[in-house]
Amino acid sequence: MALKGSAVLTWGDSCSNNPSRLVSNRVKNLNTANNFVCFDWFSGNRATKSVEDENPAKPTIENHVSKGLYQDLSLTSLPKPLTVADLTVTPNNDTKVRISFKGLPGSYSEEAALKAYPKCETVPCNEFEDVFKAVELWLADKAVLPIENSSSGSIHRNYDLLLCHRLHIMGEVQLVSDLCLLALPGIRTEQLKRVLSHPQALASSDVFLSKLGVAVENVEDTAGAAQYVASNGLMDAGVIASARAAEIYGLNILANRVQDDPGYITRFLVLARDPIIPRIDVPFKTSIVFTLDEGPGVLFKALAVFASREINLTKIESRPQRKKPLSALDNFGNAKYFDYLFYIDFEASMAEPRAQSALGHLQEMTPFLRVLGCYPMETSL
Ligand SMILES: O=C(O)C(=O)C[C@]1(C(=O)O)C=C[C@@H](O)C=C1
Repeated sequence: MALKGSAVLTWGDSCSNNPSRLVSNRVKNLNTANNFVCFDWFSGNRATKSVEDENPAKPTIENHVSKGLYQDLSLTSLPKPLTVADLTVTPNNDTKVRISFKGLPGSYSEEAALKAYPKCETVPCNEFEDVFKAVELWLADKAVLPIENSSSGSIHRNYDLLLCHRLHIMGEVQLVSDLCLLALPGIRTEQLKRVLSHPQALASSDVFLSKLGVAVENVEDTAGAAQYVASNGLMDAGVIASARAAEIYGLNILANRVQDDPGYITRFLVLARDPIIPRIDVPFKTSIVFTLDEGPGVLFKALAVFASREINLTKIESRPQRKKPLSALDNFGNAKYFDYLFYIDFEASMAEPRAQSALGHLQEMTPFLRVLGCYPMETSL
């Protein structure tokens, strides 16, 4: 099923970021010898079973032939053997995939999906939770999710959701969001009394909006603000949104590139049900999440596993463990410490021995470790 236009997917929201809820989601059918170490980590589960245990009925050529799959085939129509390149779907691949995103058509998240997959069919969703569920329920093939931006940093809600869902990061997209001031046709800037948009877009054009001297109103997404102003014929209201939103909702662009920082960038993750096979022929990044026991220098020691192998970290984020917020009670039952989850992105592929040994070393000191994804780095804007 695919949703078009302003139909938006929605489900009830329920989630906790407790790692103990995670169920093993070991990758199946990727049983080549050099993949194992890393793929066991995708589950975040310490108990390890062999891949063969999970794959009792492996497809074999004999099975296919006995089912007649290879009968009556001329040489030219024989299927080509799969290669790593076939299994690794990278952004910029033009296949018609369905991509879920939060917001209405014309939002920056949709623009990010179209940047990664120019011919994709986009699936608008109401909430971030729905963006994940659309992929989990096979309504979409992949999801695009904003994770951080250059003006206010991490989008914390999405870090939490990455952990309580079991999708894998398979790519990243960096988008320079050019923010525009839009209004109904015929309306001039001086007539505006208020401007509606996503809180992040409003915050990122603070200098411009302060000069205008208008009130600001938060809306769920930039394109939603454009649709609201257009469909209600609001003559006193402007919108901060994309040029594409202006076109879709019939608004005029009163000012272009109104963001305070001309190089304002949002980084999005591309998520899928299965991980991609890590490679070494292009630069790869790996994202992980782990917990640490309490003690002096534990984070220092955890980070040293990367430093000692010359692995560059590009991001570190900590989030409270909501289901287990406090640890180390003293004799009077007073909690002494907050418990945290640490999210790290590092510049190495899980196909590299140095990344595998770093994670092996880290695993020795962590009660919980999960690989969220290993994916090609976006190297251009
Ligand atoms: O509202 C949108 O258009 C979005 O795609 C969301 C979002 C965000 O979550 O930060 C993405 C980029 C823009 O800078 C503003 C908002």
